[in-house]
Amino acid sequence: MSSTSPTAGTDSEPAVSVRDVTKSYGGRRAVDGVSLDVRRGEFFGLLGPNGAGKSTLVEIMEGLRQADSGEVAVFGESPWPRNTGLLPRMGVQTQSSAFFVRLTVHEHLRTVAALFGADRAAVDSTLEAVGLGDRHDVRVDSLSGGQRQRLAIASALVHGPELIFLDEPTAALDPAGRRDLWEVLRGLKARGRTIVYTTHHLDEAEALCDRVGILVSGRLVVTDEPQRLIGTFGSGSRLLVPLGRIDEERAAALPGVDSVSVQGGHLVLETRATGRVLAALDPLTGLDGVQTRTPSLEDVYLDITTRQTDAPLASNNQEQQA
Ligand SMILES: Nc1ncnc2c1ncn2[C@@H]1O[C@H](COP(=O)(O)OP(=O)(O)OP(=O)(O)O)[C@@H](O)[C@H]1O
Repeated sequence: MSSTSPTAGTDSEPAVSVRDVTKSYGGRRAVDGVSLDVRRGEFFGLLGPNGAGKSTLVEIMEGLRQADSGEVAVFGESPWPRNTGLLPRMGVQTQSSAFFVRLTVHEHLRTVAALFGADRAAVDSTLEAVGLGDRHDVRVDSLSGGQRQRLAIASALVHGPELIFLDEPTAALDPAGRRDLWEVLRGLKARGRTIVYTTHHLDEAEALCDRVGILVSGRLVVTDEPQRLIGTFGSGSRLLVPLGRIDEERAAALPGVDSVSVQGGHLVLETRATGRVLAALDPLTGLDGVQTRTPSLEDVYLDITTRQTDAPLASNNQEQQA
């Protein structure tokens, strides 16, 4: 990766500002009145179910799609119509990144780097960083899905952009590859880069993001720091009881149980009175194998997205109030 420094001088201005943006495809509204600021140096995660509008919103920020209405500014400038002045400052990995498939990995990245005037050292270090250091001479059309994804990420990073957009960058990576990429992303953040990324991995968003925004049916229903979201919406704890010990109806009737669901091999009892529920469970099922879990971002996300709410939720959501 090259070592372009983030531009100084206008640090108080957000890296990306989105105001009341809408976008429809035919009669279907994919993005519905979204307002949002991504601060400089921030690691921002856009979360939401399939079809919620994440990619559409990110592509509007990138200048790859035109919004129907609303305003977008990247470093204070409109990314649409195509703003070539912004291109060297942005790195973009999409879900359908294009490759020069007949070139080798190294030739491909050299070609991308040349478009931005990045040098050969940047090509080598970026391939090393994304775990393709030993794949220089492999043709792109011979790469596995996960290796292509790494190359797409390398193509977004090779010119050392200040603002990096990554659309589900870890989707095709194996567990070790995901963890390696986390370190690459943490390193970029430590060097002051701004990162906007989408993911369905909630553990990852919780571990990496300064703030997350949750989109549901095109609307940004909440924006906040992961730990604050958990604090605001994740009250109580969850008791995981192995399936078969007690039926759902009986568990729901126990004193102190707020709700019951089945997840994996467990009956999950939500409660704000853990001791009381454990005391009630003990004579019925015994406590062997019963686990207690405090809420995670995933719990909060599932709770928020399954409410199918139309109204913004009350949290530290300045954007919605702006
Ligand atoms: N080019 C397009 N033409 C028509 N409809 C589209 C187009 N792109 C997206 N859509 C629709 O817009 C909605 C939002 O899609 P989008 O890809 O932005 O969601 P997403 O949150 O990124 O989903 P995923 O998590 O599955 O990637 C969906 O209903 C989708 O079918």
